[in-house]
Amino acid sequence: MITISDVKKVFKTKTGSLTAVDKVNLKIKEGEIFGVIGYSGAGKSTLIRMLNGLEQPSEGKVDINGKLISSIKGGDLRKARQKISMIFQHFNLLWSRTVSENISFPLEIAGVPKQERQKRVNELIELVGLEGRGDAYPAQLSGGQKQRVGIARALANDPEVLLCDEATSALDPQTTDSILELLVDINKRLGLTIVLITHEMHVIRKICHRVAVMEGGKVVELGDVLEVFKQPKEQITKRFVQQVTEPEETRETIEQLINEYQDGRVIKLSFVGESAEQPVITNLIRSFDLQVNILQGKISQTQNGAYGSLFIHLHGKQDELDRAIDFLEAASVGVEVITHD
Ligand SMILES: Nc1ncnc2c1ncn2[C@@H]1O[C@H](COP(=O)(O)OP(=O)(O)OP(=O)(O)O)[C@@H](O)[C@H]1O
Repeated sequence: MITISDVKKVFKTKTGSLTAVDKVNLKIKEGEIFGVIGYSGAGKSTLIRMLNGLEQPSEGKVDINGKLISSIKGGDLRKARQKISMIFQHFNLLWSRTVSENISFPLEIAGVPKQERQKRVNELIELVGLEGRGDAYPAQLSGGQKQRVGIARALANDPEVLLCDEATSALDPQTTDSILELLVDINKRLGLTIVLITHEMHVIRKICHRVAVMEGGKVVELGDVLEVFKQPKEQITKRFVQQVTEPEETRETIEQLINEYQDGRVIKLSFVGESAEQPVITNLIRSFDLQVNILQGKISQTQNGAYGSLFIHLHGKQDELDRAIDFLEAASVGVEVITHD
């Protein structure tokens, strides 16, 4: 669907040249929600802008559905862009136009007759959950509603690809979740390929199937979201994964647990995919003569399955403890002994 081959982007600056994107190769599949994560300056915006021809690569090729976006120009590029839509962090709405008029705008540009436009606008308003707000102006809407207008407008011309540039970064956590759910819904209903860039691992966890991690213009890690959560390889990826799996307070809690539970063992269990859905704790309690205390836990869903961590305290005889740990390891659960008496 999307093939990015050896793409490099060099900007000329006053102080010399700056490589914003450095030899990136990616293949994005049809119907996939693909996330690109990186800190500020990693090259994410530049990369996504090359997917809709807003920026031309200095080297390499971008192919979307057989069209070489990296080299077409003028009318051909404008036509191709109708099939590659984008939503933005700050919505980029036309403030003097109503919701309906904003959504209608790309249809007007594409020359769609008025009656057809009206019908399509009504469908889109319903699709994004903005019924009854068609005559409102953007200034009268909440952030989440503004982004819903952005999404409806982006979908007006039945695109093949939706690019999302930090689409939820200006929204509060609850609104972020509702917009992310809308994107998943659209992806499923319309089979739309979605490419998003973000600096928040929460966004990747919640909706992406695969993720590329960018640093210094390069893709340093790439994989299925669940795999990356299970086994992040690069230091930067580990930091992103910790954003969602190990909040600040967890570290403090662990330190407290180590002080509190001097006897027995405190164990961190990591569950990924199928193991997160097995009754591991029930089996542990039934099979061993141990006291099992659940201390703290968090299980989260990704698009490809569940993952999470659970801290437990086991108390009992040494050999029973050893056998229990062997049992947990055999149950394909990640086991880390935090304290040992
Ligand atoms: N038009 C430009 N001219 C010169 N340098 C640029 C230009 N656009 C981006 N850069 C530089 O390229 C590098 C990558 O920027 P880019 O905006 O792609 O990163 P990013 O990961 O999207 O970060 P952010 O989230 O802060 O936008 C940065 O060092 C940036 O200053």
